[in-house]
Amino acid sequence: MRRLAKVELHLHLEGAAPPAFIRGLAAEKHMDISGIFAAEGGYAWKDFPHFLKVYEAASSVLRTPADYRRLLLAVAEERAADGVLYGEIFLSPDFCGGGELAAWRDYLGAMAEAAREAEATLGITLRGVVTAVRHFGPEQARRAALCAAETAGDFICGFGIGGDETVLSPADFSWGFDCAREAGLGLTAHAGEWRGPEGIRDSLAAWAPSRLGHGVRAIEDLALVDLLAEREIHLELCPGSNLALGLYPDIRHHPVAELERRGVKLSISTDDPPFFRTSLAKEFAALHRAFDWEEPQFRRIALQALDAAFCDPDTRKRITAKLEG
Ligand SMILES: O=c1[nH]cnc2c1ncn2[C@@H]1O[C@H](CO)[C@@H](O)[C@H]1O
Repeated sequence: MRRLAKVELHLHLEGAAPPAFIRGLAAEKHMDISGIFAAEGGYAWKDFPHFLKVYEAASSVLRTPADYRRLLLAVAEERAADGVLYGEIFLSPDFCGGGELAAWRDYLGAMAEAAREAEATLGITLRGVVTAVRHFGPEQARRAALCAAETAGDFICGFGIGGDETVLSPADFSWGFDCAREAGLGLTAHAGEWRGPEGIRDSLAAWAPSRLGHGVRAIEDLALVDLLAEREIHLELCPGSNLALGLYPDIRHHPVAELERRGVKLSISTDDPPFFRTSLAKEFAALHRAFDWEEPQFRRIALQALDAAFCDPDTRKRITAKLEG
């Protein structure tokens, strides 16, 4: 499974940070965040609200553009080893300069340079999707969107929102999506993970994104599943994340195969791999075991992911040729 060429659309940068990397950075800065680690060395959290707190505590050791450069290189190395040819990474101005534009430009410069370096040395192509954090509130989301709009270009190709989906309603965050759309960015939104079908319908109405992060709970309303299929709204599915967070008891109860069967466009990602003890190789192996998915299916999914990617057409063409080659 590691050898299969993969396209990953849903990955949070800090959420992909290897625990050893974060522990090392904390030691360099004499910061004590030992409480976020389990005895075996991985991240320790108990439920979704606690996961968000641990995520933020881990991110607190990342304080400079140089830290983010190192982080991006470490993550690129792991994603390349997992078989990723093309990946989009969620980047948050909230963590990179607090939503302040000049600071964001510095962080972004460091990350874009690291991505170029990773492409040259590892052959992995990475793009950034600026992501607002819903539980930080509408004002911070507005600042994140402005950062996205002002730096839209080759590397930053999308805007989205993650975090606690139960906070306020989509309409409270519409300004950011309008701003990002005007700047020509692709749009994606976390929905249908912690709220049911009505949360997805509200998000589609308020933001008109072409992709949804997760979106799995659409399965609770088959008319909505048909609507997603008909409008070709792409679902960035992360089965291992959903299982780790307790949405479904095991992969056989996960709606991924049913959504596929009903014609919904989708792809497979790891979300926050070390937090959820997963990798794409593990995700694919689980799908193979549970649903008999084989190589042709995984190839089809990689091409579907690329179709939904926010990169420029030349990059898409180049990666498609690599995938088909
Ligand atoms: O699985 C997830 N579901 C919802 N939000 C998430 C998940 N993983 C990370 N984040 C959110 O994304 C922000 C950074 O991009 C994190 O601050 C966290 O709130």
